[in-house]
Amino acid sequence: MVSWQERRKTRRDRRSSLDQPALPVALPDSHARGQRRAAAASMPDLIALENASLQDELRDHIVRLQEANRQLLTSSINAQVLAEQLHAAQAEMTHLAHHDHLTKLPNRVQFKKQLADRIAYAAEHGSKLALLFIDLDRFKVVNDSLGHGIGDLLLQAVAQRLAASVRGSDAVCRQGGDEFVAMLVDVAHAEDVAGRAAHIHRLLSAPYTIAHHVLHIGASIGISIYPDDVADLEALMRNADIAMYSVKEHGRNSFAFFEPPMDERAMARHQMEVSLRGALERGEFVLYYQAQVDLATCRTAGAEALIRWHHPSEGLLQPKAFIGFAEECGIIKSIDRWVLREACRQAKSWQDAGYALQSISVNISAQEFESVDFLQTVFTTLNQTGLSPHALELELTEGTLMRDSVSTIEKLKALRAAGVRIAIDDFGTGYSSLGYLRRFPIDTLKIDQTFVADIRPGADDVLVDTVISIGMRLHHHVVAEGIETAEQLRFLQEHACDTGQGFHLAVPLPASEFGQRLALARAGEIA
Ligand SMILES: Nc1nc2c(ncn2[C@@H]2O[C@H](COP(=O)(O)OP(=O)(O)OP(=O)(O)O)[C@@H](O)[C@H]2O)c(=O)[nH]1
Repeated sequence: MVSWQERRKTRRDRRSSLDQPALPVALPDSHARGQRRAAAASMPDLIALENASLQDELRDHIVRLQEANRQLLTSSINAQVLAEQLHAAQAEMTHLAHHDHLTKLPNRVQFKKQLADRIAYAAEHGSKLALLFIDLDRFKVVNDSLGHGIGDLLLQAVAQRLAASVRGSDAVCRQGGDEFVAMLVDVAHAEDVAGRAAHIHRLLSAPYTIAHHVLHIGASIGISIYPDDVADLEALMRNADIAMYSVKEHGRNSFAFFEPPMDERAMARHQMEVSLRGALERGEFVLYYQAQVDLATCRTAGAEALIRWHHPSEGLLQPKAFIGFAEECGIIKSIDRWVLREACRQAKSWQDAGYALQSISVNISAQEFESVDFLQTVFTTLNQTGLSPHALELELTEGTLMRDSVSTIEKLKALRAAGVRIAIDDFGTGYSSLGYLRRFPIDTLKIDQTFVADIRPGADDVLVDTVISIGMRLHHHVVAEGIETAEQLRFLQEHACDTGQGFHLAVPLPASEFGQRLALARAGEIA
């Protein structure tokens, strides 16, 4: 009788003599099955059993190899699918990197490459090309009045028309925002370009029908020609841009070729922008204060803060010399914030000194009013300066109020809930829709000085009278601006206008002099 251990050894020896490779995995069930059979058999039987056992193992092994092979096959198919997806994603990314996502036109990166190639070609073959900078006119109005979605659709429609308006070898791109660029190659001379620019302009300016809205939008086009104007790509682009700005300055909705004097004006504008940006940091702005006089008592009730710029070379500049420009180049928001802070700080210090100053009025630009953090700016300023919200009046123009009536009403409500007063500045010169007087929560109407100027012998002063009556009926406080004569003052007093402002009552004064005026008023030496 062969013991179990011997049988096991025999089998192990035979396996090693057959030089069987060891399985890399745990022995399968078939191995155990073989052992069980072997435990109950004689030698020949044992060999037969052993063979059967090996066959079992071999079969199991083959099954596992087949499975591994199948998995390998599947994963190589997956790898192929993955490789294809990767390739598609790379192609998509390359496309995105060179095209504008909204209009699908080439973007500025791609366009610059094309332009560089075409300039090189033109230089080699002695040909000309024209670059057109195209900016839509008052596009913001579309966004503001009909929403960003309609604005996007309009940009797409413009892109389609522009792409369709040029020849196959020309190129167009979206620079960004509402600005597009077109490159016209192999142009013969300026007249040729003018004809094609006029054609593009006509196409772009024709009405668009978008989501049931018929939209009319103009385009301002600036043109520069290579090599007539310049000898390199950057200068070509810059000149076309300068020419486009010149069209904007001269009323928009047209096209113009670059001319050297435009460059001088652009340089002057650039210089002005640099000076204006630095003015805030260098502390060149100052506030003047103009008294707002209670017309019943002739006492100073409040003051309007008016900005001036101590220009290093041009002296003291009035707001009209720089505010429009500050709006154009986006500096107005920083200026407004400085004015608000300085005026609140100054008013608080006068109140702390015991002067009878009920309120300080501050002008707020449309851009600042529309800022998402405008309310935060006002409340933080009041908090930090310690001025009571009831002592602050914000002056907004009719145009500002009309830009986005829904969010305007929300902001006005929040300000008034905190105690801040709201005045409509230059009343009567803007939209003059009486409907908004009911809709917008406001406190004060400031009658524009052009109406006050009509209070003179022989002139029609019915408008001032009407505005005062409207204000009274709607329970608004009425302030007349620009009072310059005793007669105007008398008229306004007789018609029960609440408050007056103007040279006849008080000129705008620097803070120190206005403080003296308040001190005299407190001492009873002036009203
Ligand atoms: N709908 C939409 N608006 C955009 C997009 N990109 C920029 N804008 C808006 O386009 C407007 C561009 O305004 P500007 O060109 O500065 O001004 P404008 O109203 O066209 O006036 P002018 O150019 O001075 O005639 C801004 O209000 C941007 O917010 C966009 O992708 N979609």
